[in-house]
Amino acid sequence: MTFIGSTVLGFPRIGPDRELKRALESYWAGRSAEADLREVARRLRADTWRDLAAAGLDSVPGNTFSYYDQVLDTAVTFGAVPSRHAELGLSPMDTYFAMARGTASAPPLEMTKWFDTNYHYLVPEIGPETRFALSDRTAVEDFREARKLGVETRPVLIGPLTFLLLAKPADGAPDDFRPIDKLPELLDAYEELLAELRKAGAEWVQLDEPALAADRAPAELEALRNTYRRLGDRSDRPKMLVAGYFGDLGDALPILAAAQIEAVGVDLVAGASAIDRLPALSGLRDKTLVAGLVDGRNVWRTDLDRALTTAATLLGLAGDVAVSTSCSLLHVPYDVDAENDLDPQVRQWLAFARQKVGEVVALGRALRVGRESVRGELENARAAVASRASANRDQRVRARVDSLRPEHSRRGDYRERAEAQQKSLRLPPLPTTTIGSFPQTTDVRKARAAHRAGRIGLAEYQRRMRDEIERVVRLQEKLGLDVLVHGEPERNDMVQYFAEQLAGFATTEHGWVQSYGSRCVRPPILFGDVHRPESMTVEWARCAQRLTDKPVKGMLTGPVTMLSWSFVRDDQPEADTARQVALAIRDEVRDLEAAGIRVVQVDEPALRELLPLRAADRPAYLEWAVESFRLATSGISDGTQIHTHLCYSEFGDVIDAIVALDADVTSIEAARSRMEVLDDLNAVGYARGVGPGVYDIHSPRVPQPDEVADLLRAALAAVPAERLWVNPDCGLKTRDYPETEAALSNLVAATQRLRDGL
Ligand SMILES: Nc1nc2c(c(=O)[nH]1)N[C@@H](CNc1ccc(C(=O)N[C@@H](CCC(=O)N[C@@H](CCC(=O)N[C@@H](CCC(=O)O)C(=O)O)C(=O)O)C(=O)O)cc1)CN2
Ligand code: MET
Ligand SMILES: [Zn+2]
Repeated sequence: MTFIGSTVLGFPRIGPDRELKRALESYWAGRSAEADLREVARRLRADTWRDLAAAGLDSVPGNTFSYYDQVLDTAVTFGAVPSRHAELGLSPMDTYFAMARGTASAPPLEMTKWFDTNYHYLVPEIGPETRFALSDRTAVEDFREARKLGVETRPVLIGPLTFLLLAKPADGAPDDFRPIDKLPELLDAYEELLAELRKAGAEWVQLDEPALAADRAPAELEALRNTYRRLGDRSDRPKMLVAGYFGDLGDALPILAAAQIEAVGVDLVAGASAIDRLPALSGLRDKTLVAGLVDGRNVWRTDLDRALTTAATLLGLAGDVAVSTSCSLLHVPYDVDAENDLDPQVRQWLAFARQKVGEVVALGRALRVGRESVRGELENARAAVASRASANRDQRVRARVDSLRPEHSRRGDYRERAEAQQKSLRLPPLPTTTIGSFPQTTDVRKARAAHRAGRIGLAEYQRRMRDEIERVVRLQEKLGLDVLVHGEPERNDMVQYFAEQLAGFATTEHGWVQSYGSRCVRPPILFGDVHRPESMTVEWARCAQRLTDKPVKGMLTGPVTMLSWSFVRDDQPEADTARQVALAIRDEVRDLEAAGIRVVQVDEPALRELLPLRAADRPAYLEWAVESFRLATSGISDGTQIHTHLCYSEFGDVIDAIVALDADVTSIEAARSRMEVLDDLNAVGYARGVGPGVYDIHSPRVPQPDEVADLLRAALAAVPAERLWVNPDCGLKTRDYPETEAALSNLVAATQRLRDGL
């Protein structure tokens, strides 16, 4: 008889009210002690274990807490601390934060996207000299702490293969060195940790291997086989659940099914295509299949009938079956019930982390005891699914999309555009600009909070924002920048701000999701057909442009990024949704042009993030991504200059798409890669304006004029001065004013020096 259980692969950790964010920022600012921070963390862990156990999960994940990032935790656990951080001589906690955030003398680890999500992890640096050793026992202590509270957890660790595949070679490593070369040594340390967990009483552990959802070379698959053969052979270890998620595990699936492990976790939402291959995997018969049937990445209530039908087909295939989430719930907010202002109809369609735990438990019970036992849950889910399916059609939007023709996504010849733009803008060589946001001061945030709470009226709020815009414009004039911005003070977030004004989107009050460290976002919910009831940014842009003779750059977020950083309807192809969003932005671009704005930037920082993990799926994505950007940015005169901005990624895989966007100017993160992206752009014949970021805004460090000048010289070797722009890497909203002013002043000084030499 198959045993049927329920579990989730992970849970949010920032706290239902962002308690961890506040505790971290207070500790960093020196306003509280390490013990205070630890106490907040301990309470958050205890609350999570208690809630998950009380909800009725058969297995509760443990070690899902992190002070900053789970990949960083893994590096510290196994002793992969770069010497520049170890040598600071700080406490363990402060060494950890030095790796995450850097210090004046030691830059942090690089930060990049966690697969195709908006979560960012810290990239471990592994070199030939890295000595792996079990150096931190947080995972064991976490298990003991839960047990003391009466909850037996299943500690979650990043799998060794994924850890090394996400790492990068340390500076100075030989060219042919790859972190994965160190797998055998790392496995020694994993074996030690597994043995300690077993000794502490852990029956199970979970090893996460999401790297298996991407294309993997034969040698990597061989490494997978060897990894779990070695770990599997040990008798002094807990039972192992190896979970692959974010897609179909492809060739890795049969390897896991045959491995000497006790459970395999599969993502049957993003990797639903794997279902047909499960029956052929005889290795599953003596294992537990952890079936990821509840979407851990999106917020729609699960179609429980459909999930049960799928689950029923799994029962004969494996020894035991556990119903689970497709991945960790880290990527969704805590609780729909915390929302007071959601439209009741939309709210009925939603499940956040707590509700998803309930769904998993209900599915497990339905399978084990019978559908009757959860009749109410099934009926509610059915009603929600039916209600969502019948709502959300706006015929006007659909007719407009249907009427689109290829010429709606095409602008005139670039050379003519460039000429018309130069005539209107009269920019010097090496024009300087910024990426849009200026520091979001406490005053600005407080004004917004006060306005939301009704303590100040709309007129007063707008007055404060206009004052802030004036301050930012004057500052830019003083600094001598060429293309100005209004600074985005009125925006809580570059996606949420637009979602709040577009029909078809809902936004939340408490729906925070961790983006990195203490930084969170409230991803909007794109539930219906999208259109723009009225202009969104024109008044602010006009207000800024009135203050100055220099061109002010209008600032919008592109369709791909709007989708990527929202929870998006799953009842139609993303391409269709993107087209609707693109039309709304297109209307805004035209209105900005009509208001006298001559430069419009349409940000697409998530262009690379949404790129499918498997190469075979990429062309289709890139086609709709590029087409929707072009749809948003065509339909204006040649003389209006379109900028785009890309950041947070390696761009090698999307370089052709960047060219195809047909923007007049592309600003792109490059400071950390020493301008390499320029060679990539040259290689594919990109011959438009380009602004490789000349300093890293993610660090409080102020770049010196010499450094900036060096980078610009490197850039000028690849790009002629007529096409080269000078700008920071990204927006300045997370920075302070003193460092921002200093950095921009150095940026302008360095530019002037190079101009003089032209
Ligand atoms: N959506 C999105 N994804 C992104 C980025 C981005 O900008 N947006 N950038 C990249 C990096 N990710 C980032 C994610 C978040 C933040 C960030 O700064 N987030 C802020 C919150 C931004 C926000 O929504 N602010 C609101 C709400 C602010 C707030 O917390 N208010 C207080 C009260 C006000 C106060 O006294 O401060 C409250 O509600 O409790 C506002 O300004 O209105 C934070 O965590 O601190 C930065 C980068 C990639 N992904
Ligand atoms: N215009 C936006 C800003 O400056 C672009 C940010 S990309 C994450 O904040
Ligand atoms: Zn950016």
